[in-house]
Amino acid sequence: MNKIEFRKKQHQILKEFSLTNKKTRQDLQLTDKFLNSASFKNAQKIGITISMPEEVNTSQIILKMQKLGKEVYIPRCLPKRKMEFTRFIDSSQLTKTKFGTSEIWTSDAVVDNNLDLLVVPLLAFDLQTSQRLGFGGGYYDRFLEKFTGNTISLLNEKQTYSHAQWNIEDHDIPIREYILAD
Ligand SMILES: Nc1nc2c(c(=O)[nH]1)N(C=O)[C@@H](CNc1ccc(C(=O)N[C@@H](CCC(=O)O)C(=O)O)cc1)CN2
Ligand SMILES: Nc1ncnc2c1ncn2[C@@H]1O[C@H](COP(=O)(O)OP(=O)(O)OP(=O)(O)O)[C@@H](O)[C@H]1O
Repeated sequence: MNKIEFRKKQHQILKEFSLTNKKTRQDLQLTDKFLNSASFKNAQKIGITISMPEEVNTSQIILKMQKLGKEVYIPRCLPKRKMEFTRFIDSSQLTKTKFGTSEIWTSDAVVDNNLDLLVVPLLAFDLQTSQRLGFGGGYYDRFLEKFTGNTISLLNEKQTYSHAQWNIEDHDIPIREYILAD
């Protein structure tokens, strides 16, 4: 299947899954596993997204990271499908984009792309190649071209595929680590 077709189908699957208790259980489990991972413990500056309902819920992860004294950064989209990371302190900084994501555009926003670890969002993930399918902006593919830190994705059961059912392209960059929900 081509990416656009598969993305549409997958989006619907995740929307339905987001209404289930199983999704909530897996969010909690992924939160727990991530916070206990060596990759998290070894990182000080961490990039992560403010999740949308159909994505793995990142709210507890973010709160816990801050309690543990880690620096949290979230992405904001720039022209030409570029993306940069801004320091996240609390939700009063956030503005909603037309796409439904939350970004920081306050005048005192601190930009830093030199992060130790990126938690990379996705619609679907192929376990065989560690390739991800994103929302289709190509923002992470472009960012990861130059990124030298570690990358990790958190996967619930609906996002996990043993073989990619979409076509992988030359610009797609594999994610270094992943965490699975049981
Ligand atoms: N929670 C979360 N935040 C995230 C991402 C994500 O996957 N999840 N992103 C992961 O990449 C970036 C945003 N990704 C985007 C991907 C596609 C489009 C997009 O297709 N925009 C259309 C307009 C959409 C509309 O008007 O409704 C466009 O630009 O044509 C926008 C943002 C950064 N923030
Ligand atoms: N490194 C790149 N250089 C130039 N164009 C790119 C690059 N990466 C992706 N693109 C283009 O951006 C568009 C979206 O790419 P793709 O479908 O791979 O997005 P995605 O990985 O699902 O989204 P995202 O990374 O934002 O979550 C495509 O038209 C693709 O050709």
